[in-house]
Amino acid sequence: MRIGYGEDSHRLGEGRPLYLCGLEIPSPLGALAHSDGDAALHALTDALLSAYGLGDIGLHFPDTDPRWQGVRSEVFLKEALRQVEARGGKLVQASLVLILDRPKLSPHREALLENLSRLLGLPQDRIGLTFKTSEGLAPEHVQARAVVLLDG
Ligand SMILES: Nc1ccn([C@@H]2O[C@H](COP(=O)(O)O)[C@@H](O)[C@H]2O)c(=O)n1
Ligand SMILES: C[C@@]1(CO)OP(=O)(O)OP(=O)(O)OC[C@H]1O
Repeated sequence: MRIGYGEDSHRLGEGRPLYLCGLEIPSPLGALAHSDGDAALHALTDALLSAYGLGDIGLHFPDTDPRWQGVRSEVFLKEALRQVEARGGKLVQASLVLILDRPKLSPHREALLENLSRLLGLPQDRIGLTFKTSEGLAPEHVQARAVVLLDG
């Protein structure tokens, strides 16, 4: 068995979409980033890479590379899953905490879980999805924390 941990934060700004777990969430503010800024998928990508000591998302997908400008972050997650599986790893569980003061994410819980299940290839009861506010500590940011458990 292997475990991995990842996290990510992005500042929020106007004129940007808010992508989380591969879905666009209606919001007046979105993530400022080189890619689509999906902090949830970035944290999961780093968690998978960390389980096999493969560095981090920036090592594999530099934010100076024009290829990743505006890219949907499931591209990064799928590559991390491919690299883990190429080493005999099989994802068996994932837990994700999303930290965001606004908007409320609970209304989107079902859709977010369904998309995570599709992207990770896990049943929904193997995916923890928790929403928190920062209690005002980071009102202008979206943050994510991810833990993954793998066989192999
Ligand atoms: N963006 C968010 C943040 C939180 N929630 C829900 O609110 C509950 C309380 O959050 P605290 O950070 O104040 O403990 C949390 O358990 C979530 O159910 C949300 O829906 N969207
Ligand atoms: C994803 C990459 C590449 O576009 O850049 P950003 O979208 O800015 O996001 P970040 O969380 O800083 O991760 C680094 C890079 O891999």
